[in-house]
Amino acid sequence: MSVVDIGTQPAAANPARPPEHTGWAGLVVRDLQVRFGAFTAVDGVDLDFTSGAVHFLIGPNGAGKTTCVDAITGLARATGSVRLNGREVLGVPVRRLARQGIGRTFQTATLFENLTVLQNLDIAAGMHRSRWALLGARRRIDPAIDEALETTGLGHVINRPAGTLSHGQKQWAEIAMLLVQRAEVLLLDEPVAGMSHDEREATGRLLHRLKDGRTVIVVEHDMDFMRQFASGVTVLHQGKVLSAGSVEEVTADPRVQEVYLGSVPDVDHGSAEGDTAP
Ligand SMILES: Nc1ncnc2c1ncn2[C@@H]1O[C@H](COP(=O)(O)OP(=O)(O)OP(=O)(O)O)[C@@H](O)[C@H]1O
Repeated sequence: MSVVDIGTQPAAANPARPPEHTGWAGLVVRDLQVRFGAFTAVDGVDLDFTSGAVHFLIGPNGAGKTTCVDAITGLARATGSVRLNGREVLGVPVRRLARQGIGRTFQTATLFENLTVLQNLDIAAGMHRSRWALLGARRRIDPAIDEALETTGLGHVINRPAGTLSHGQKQWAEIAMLLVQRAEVLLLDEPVAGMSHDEREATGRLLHRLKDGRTVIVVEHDMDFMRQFASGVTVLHQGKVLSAGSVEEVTADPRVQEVYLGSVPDVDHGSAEGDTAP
């Protein structure tokens, strides 16, 4: 069993929970449930992901993090409700979800390695172009691509085949593809896994650039990275929400400490028995 130092450092303010009235921007998940046969992988999960913040979804192996993201992005059959800016998106076919403003990255990059960065972004941008624009020869780079390159800092590698990029640059290119697709919600699955220290720092800064006008949700095992860059944290355990709040609140929660560190004296063991550490 590995032990992860969840620490108790202070963090940025916890994003407010959404008021019930309209006008709140972000992703609201209610009573999400995913079953695989008799096994319930996600069991009545409520999540509030405000726009303008970097939310981290953490939890031990098998907690249900990826399954939640799969359900939100239409890759796993689920019941419940997922609302983007008040609009129900659960059950929207995967191919239409990007147009609804929801995009995700995977742990393994999905770039066309033989194509240049620009060609990859061009393909991603194509889904938002009219047929006329696709038919016509474009004389200049799509402004959305320009903006994505600037945000991700990839302007100097646009003509490089994607396969020659560093590990970090590939993840940033994936994020750039979501930006050209005009994603309002970005779900990033372990974006800093395998990255160097400098790449992790750069990615953290990128997440905070991305959050302006967008909802950024990061599934992550790297607790140092979470402490440094999370606006808010939700901890999943055995398919349920164990704790949610600021980094400070969540890391001080005895139930979270128990899940990550093993048995902790004088806490209520009721909701966190049979724990495994990541
Ligand atoms: N297609 C599937 N069929 C059956 N069980 C599944 C399937 N996908 C996931 N599970 C199970 O659902 C549970 C949650 O898995 P999930 O991958 O969502 O966890 P996770 O929190 O993302 O874990 P990790 O951090 O290891 O990626 C696990 O017990 C897993 O074995």
